Amino acid sequence: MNAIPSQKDFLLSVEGLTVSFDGFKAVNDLSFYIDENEIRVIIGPNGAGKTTVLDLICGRTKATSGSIKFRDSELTDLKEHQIVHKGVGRKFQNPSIYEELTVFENLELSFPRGRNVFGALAFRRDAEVRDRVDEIASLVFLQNQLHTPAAILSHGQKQWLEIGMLLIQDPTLLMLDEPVAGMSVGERLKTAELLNTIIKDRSVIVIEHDMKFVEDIAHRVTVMHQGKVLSEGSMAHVQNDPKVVEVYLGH
Ligand SMILES: Nc1ncnc2c1ncn2[C@@H]1O[C@H](COP(=O)(O)OP(=O)(O)OP(=O)(O)O)[C@@H](O)[C@H]1O
Repeated sequence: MNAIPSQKDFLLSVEGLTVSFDGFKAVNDLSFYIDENEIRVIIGPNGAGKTTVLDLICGRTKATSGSIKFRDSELTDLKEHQIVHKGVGRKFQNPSIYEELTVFENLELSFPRGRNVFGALAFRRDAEVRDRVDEIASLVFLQNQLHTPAAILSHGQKQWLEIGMLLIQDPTLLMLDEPVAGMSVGERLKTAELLNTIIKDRSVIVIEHDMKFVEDIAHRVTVMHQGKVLSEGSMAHVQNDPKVVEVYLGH
């Protein structure tokens, strides 16, 4: 009997994933696999379906067909909050932080214990929460801004704060949509350093257009075009793939 390929070795297995919007297949029979502790970067021209893939994984958009297996769970059967609960965190392009609150307060609010109503009412700034907020603030380069209102952080610092708000929930899979858009060169380098640090405990999927940043972080690159995988492999592999040069990198 032929062995059936095991999906257990992958953190995430996307297979035959399709979504149609009024007959237009934004994602079309897409398959890819993410390892534990992997940084995968998805690149591709505008409209290739990159953001839609993240929307499908996090449950914001429902698949027309196909499967998204996260460890032993089929995510296409679950609602958005259930997928968060499974350990999938998603950062959108625009930071969704509370501008009027400080860095400390934003991180504290995202601490998992504060989420349910009872937890929120009974909330105490105990040592455990403080330690965790301090730890995450240091990780995202905001240890000296703990009491700064988020509104006056730089654009890059706001992006880091939001990444911190996801990290404090300790996701197993973190998905970031263009995290360095609008950042300075220095901030981009620090963000690459951050992703290379947090990968010890999780996997990360990043959508990105900045090829220097992709080079700094990607273990593997998936190139999407018209809802499908055009090419996949190391940065060097996809950069030298004539199909990729034709539809994306050559422009
Ligand atoms: N909810 C929706 N309803 C209808 N069409 C949609 C919807 N969401 C996405 N699309 C279409 O699907 C296609 C893929 O969009 P998507 O945003 O996933 O591309 P992308 O690769 O992320 O592009 P970009 O790099 O510009 O962000 C586009 O043609 C888009 O207009």
